[in-house]
Amino acid sequence: MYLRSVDISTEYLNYIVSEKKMKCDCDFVIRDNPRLVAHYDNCRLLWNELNPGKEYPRNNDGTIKLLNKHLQELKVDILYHLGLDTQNYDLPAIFGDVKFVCMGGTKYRMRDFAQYIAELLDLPEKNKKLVNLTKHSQRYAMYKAGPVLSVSHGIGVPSMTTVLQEVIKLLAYAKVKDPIIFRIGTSGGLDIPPGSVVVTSFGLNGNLGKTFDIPVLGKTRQLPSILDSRVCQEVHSLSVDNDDFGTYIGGTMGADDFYIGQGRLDGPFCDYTQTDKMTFLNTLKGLGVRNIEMEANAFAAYTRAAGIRAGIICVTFLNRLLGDQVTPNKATLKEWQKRPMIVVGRYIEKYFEDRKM
Ligand SMILES: O=P(O)(O)O[C@@H]1C[C@H](O)[C@@H](CO)O1
Ligand SMILES: O=c1cc[nH]c(=O)[nH]1
Repeated sequence: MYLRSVDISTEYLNYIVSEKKMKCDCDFVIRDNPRLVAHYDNCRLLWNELNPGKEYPRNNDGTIKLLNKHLQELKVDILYHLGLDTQNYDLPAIFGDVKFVCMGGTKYRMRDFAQYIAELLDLPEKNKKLVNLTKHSQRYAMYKAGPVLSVSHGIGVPSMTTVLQEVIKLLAYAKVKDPIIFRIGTSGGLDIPPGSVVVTSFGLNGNLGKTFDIPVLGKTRQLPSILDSRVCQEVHSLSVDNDDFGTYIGGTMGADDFYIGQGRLDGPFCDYTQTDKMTFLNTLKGLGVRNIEMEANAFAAYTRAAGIRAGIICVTFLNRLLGDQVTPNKATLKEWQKRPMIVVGRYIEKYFEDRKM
């Protein structure tokens, strides 16, 4: 009997595989960590199930296989928005040790996160001024703290997917093995206290579909917004009882707009009523959605298309059932933005601690 490793917890998987001597569907378990203590990758079986007939975008050593054959015709690949390329930079030497990529809207948050990780993991970077590695492009910011890359993606799907796709190519060119990508963001919550953290279990678009819909050559394609359920559960399991905030699992709607796209009443345009808004938000709630932001469905879809495990962890700035305006003061919002960093930091710290044992 083969186990569906994606559906069960790490602890249970460890127990079953080691004690019951069962075979696991996930070949990464064996290769990546013979002691079966830490984290595993998207399994080939699941990939084949979800993508019948589609090549698995991963090499046997865990490096990313870019399935776009046109790339092979390029002498040099210019990662324009990252300000990097495959000719002038030794990408494996600079980025080959990366294990985690964390992305979020603002440059300041992502610099703070890199600094936080440097201190948490006691890295040499903790005493250095972090350098923005994309400074030639002036679009985004990317900082490296040891095995963690911290990258800003701006607001909304087009901005996020542009840099995410270059990050995926960067990881492939740098020969990074089995990376995990997180988005650490902010959002509006649904019926949970402001300041709560939501670990996304699925992405939803503005039409309530679990897909990211993108027109390609004049026709809309629908990419499933699926995230790695193990990453989600493991991140959630690391929330601790004495945190002064709650951490919830739930769906996340990625809206294409902050105002009418999120059912707000306080934008410059609005032709619907408070009742219409509440009906919509309650429908979302009924579908298991816990929060609304502007990237989740596309982030889930593109990381999955690349065969990369990913998670989305956002703090909520308000309860959308009670209002639309973001009213907490700057200091509170800054403090709350640290919460996804703390939660993801625990995951990253545990990953490396498990490997020291
Ligand atoms: O990661 P951030 O804080 O940018 O995420 C949300 C979604 C949009 O990007 C933005 C809207 O205020 O915040
Ligand atoms: O309501 C909110 C708050 C932050 N970010 C969003 O996209 N929506």
